[in-house]
Amino acid sequence: MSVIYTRVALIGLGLIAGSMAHAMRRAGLAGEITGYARSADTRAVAREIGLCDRITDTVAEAVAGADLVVLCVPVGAMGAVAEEIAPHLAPGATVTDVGSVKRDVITQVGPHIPAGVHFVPGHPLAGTEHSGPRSGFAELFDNRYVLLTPEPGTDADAIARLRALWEGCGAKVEEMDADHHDLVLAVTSHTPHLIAYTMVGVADDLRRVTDSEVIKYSAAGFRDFTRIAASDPTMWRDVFLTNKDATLEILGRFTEELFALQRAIRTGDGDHLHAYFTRTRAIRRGIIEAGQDTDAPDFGRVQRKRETPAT
Ligand SMILES: NC(=O)C1=CN([C@@H]2O[C@H](COP(=O)(O)OP(=O)(O)OC[C@H]3O[C@@H](n4cnc5c(N)ncnc54)[C@H](O)[C@@H]3O)[C@@H](O)[C@H]2O)C=CC1
Ligand SMILES: O=C(O)C(=O)Cc1ccc(O)cc1
Repeated sequence: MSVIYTRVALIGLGLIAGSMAHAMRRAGLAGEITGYARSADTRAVAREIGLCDRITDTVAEAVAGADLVVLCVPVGAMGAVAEEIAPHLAPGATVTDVGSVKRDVITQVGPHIPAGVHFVPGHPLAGTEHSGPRSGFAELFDNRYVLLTPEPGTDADAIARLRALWEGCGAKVEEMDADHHDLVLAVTSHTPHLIAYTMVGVADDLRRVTDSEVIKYSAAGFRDFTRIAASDPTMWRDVFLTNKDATLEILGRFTEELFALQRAIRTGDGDHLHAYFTRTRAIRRGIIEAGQDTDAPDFGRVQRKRETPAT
């Protein structure tokens, strides 16, 4: 594959930036990759493992001359980082991000983008519970979706170029309206994460009663919850604070259904339970039969062994 951007600047050097660096190198998509992280420790690790061609001590040096700048920080930090880089952006450059929430990022970042610079928000639907500069790997985006959520009127060439970069990283790219993205992700990712956090919290309370049995005898479902609940607390705090409306909407529906199931159990309404579980089973089977589960996340297969605390 050929070079798509002469210089790509990665801001925030964690799982996603690291994986992008590896994937871009695998396919030779960037002439040079520069990187900046706020913490000196993270920059030191990134230098030690050769994550980028150049790790800079200031954000200004990282973005100078870059034709693509990728914001890879927690969603709540996007606006402040955009403000910091704005004076140093090259004319004609594209700024993108990888945040898990899109409308809030557009609201935070958009006003800081200078005239002549393109802003194309993005979100790779791929990740793990690991974080930090050592956690990235080249295969993370293989056969996974990346959703781009540009506002109407965004430069078509800038979008096409970013699309080509993600495809070169192994991903399938689709465009979507930012609000729709946030609602879809509230259903498929954000609320499920909250449920996992809650379930692990409940089990932790119970553990005080049953000693270590909860963990010792946990079957696959609960183990998956514990993996998800090990995800970065800063990242997920920001997701819920910035995708508030959509998450509350889905949580409201979730609790209504949960109460209905609770009532069915209490009243011994087996027909309700059976009908409900029959419906959900048909949904899963429909997904498999439609061949839509080929990229189902199986993070266990590709999990990284090295883990560093988020910085
Ligand atoms: N972890 C995952 O599974 C996925 C994460 N994302 C999104 O990607 C973004 C980055 O996530 P990860 O790479 O997982 O995080 P990470 O925790 O591995 O890395 C985040 C990086 O941002 C830096 N950082 C944190 N706060 C900062 C601030 N205020 N200013 C400047 N730098 C700051 C950290 O030092 C670190 O280098 C987030 O917006 C997240 O929502 C998207 C898809 C999947
Ligand atoms: O680890 C998991 O189960 C994930 O769900 C990964 C993930 C986390 C956040 C995203 O915005 C996208 C993907």
